[in-house]
Amino acid sequence: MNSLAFPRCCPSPLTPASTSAPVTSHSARIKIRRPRRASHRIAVPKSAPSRIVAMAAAAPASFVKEVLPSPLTSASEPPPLFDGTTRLYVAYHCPFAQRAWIARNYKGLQDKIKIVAIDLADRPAWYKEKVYPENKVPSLEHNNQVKGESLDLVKYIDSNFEGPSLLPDDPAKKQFAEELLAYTDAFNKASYSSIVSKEDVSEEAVAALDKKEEALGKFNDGPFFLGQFSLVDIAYVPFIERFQIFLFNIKNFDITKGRPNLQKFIEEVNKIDAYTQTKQDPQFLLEHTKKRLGIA
Ligand SMILES: N[C@@H](CCC(=O)N[C@@H](CS)C(=O)NCC(=O)O)C(=O)O
Repeated sequence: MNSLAFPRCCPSPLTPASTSAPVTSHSARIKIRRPRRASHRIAVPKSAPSRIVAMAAAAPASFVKEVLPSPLTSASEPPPLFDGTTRLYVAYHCPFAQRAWIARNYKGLQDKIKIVAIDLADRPAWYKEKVYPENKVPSLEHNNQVKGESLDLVKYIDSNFEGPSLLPDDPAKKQFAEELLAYTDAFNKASYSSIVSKEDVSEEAVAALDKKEEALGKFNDGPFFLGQFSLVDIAYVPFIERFQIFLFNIKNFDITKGRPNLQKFIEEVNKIDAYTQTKQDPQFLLEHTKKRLGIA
């Protein structure tokens, strides 16, 4: 597979000096009135094109913001591994890790699953040696085992922890969920290949988006892929978020134009705190991806 077309995403230095906040528990979360940039996020420069900001969906007026830990680097000691603590290893900007992170948030497991952020650009050696030999994020340390693969983790978190179910009981919806999950890699590949191509947005990418538009219209009991919010939305939203930003800013292509279901999906998913807590600065995501893909 062409590494540009489907990037091994994201090594990046997300370790600004200000990221000194220690891991805090759910109970230590603070109430704020307006969305505030988390300490690990990189500030949008004043020169940021205003249209990037325009594409960022409105955040809810008031929510509780989780204080997140600084990413661990090659200089960091490992956490006390296999001490009974459940840990979700992430990189904050990684869309795959974001899936497991949203699932953890949506099920209300902030006190049960501790986030451990890894700096992929300056990865601690112990992560590969002692935690996850695949050396990727996300991974989940639970019951003396470490598991990986984001879609498997979303399902694992859903099945093995308390909280609202991420799958409906309806067999037709369950079957559709599997079809949609099987298609996530193809969707991501089509969209990424369009970003790196010198041509306009490819027919393949347009078809992939149209397929999502159609899928979103299948069940009419809500704006999400299975009607109500589910693990299918969790699988797609980190990528839809990025492609909206990237295609708009790199290709001047609005993925929601002529796609009312997708427009509504984006509006509604941005009302879900479990997701908005995980969003990164769009300007940072754009610049980071352009750099990785070698786009001027
Ligand atoms: N198929 C994996 C992909 C995970 C993945 O590629 N994560 C990236 C970060 S976004 C990573 O850890 N890259 C590090 C590397 O490949 O060395 C999943 O769904 O969890």
